Amino acid sequence: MSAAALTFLDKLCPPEELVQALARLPRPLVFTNGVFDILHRGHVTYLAQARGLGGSLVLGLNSDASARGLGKGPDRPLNPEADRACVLAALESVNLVTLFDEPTPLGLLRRVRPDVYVKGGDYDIESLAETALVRSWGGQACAIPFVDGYSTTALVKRIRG
Ligand SMILES: Nc1ncnc2c1ncn2[C@@H]1O[C@H](COP(=O)(O)OP(=O)(O)OP(=O)(O)O)[C@@H](O)[C@H]1O
Ligand SMILES: O=P(O)(O)O[C@@H]1O[C@H]([C@H](O)CO)[C@@H](O)[C@H](O)[C@@H]1O
Repeated sequence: MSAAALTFLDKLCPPEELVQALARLPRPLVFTNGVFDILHRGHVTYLAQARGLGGSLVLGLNSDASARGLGKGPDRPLNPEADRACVLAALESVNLVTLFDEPTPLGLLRRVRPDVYVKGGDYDIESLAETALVRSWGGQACAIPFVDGYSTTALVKRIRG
């Protein structure tokens, strides 16, 4: 396989390269975060719409340790962080993927300082600490409509019968 076919790997951003990588991205900068354990139609619809709200989309991905603390189940995440990051980086809608290791993305959000913070309609955007934070520097928070019938947990349940 030619190296050109693997350019999506360039979207994986280690924390120490974040500042330089962000400076190269077209504004407005949109940011979202999540686990994205098994990618489904709800996710890709959501990410495409998020990308449409600005010039580039930065995705903060929960590390495996961080995801394990979210109570999604004892064997979650099923896909390890490196694999989840690669699948997301291969999407046209996503410009940059960076991991965070804390229970919430607030620390990462402070470093990125996006123009727009996005979360899916399964969250009450007004009550999120992320919303208050992004508004503190004049950014906006935006909820993307939930696509009914798509969730990783439901998919795992169906597969396991
Ligand atoms: N069906 C959906 N429609 C729109 N957005 C979604 C949908 N499912 C998840 N999202 C959004 O995608 C992001 C990642 O969500 P998450 O990884 O929790 O997906 P999930 O399918 O709900 O997983 P799980 O069932 O493991 O909680 C979140 O910001 C969430 O709001
Ligand atoms: O994939 P999820 O479970 O939607 O992602 C979580 O979102 C939380 C959200 O930002 C609420 O504040 C976040 O705190 C958590 O770390 C996951 O990213």
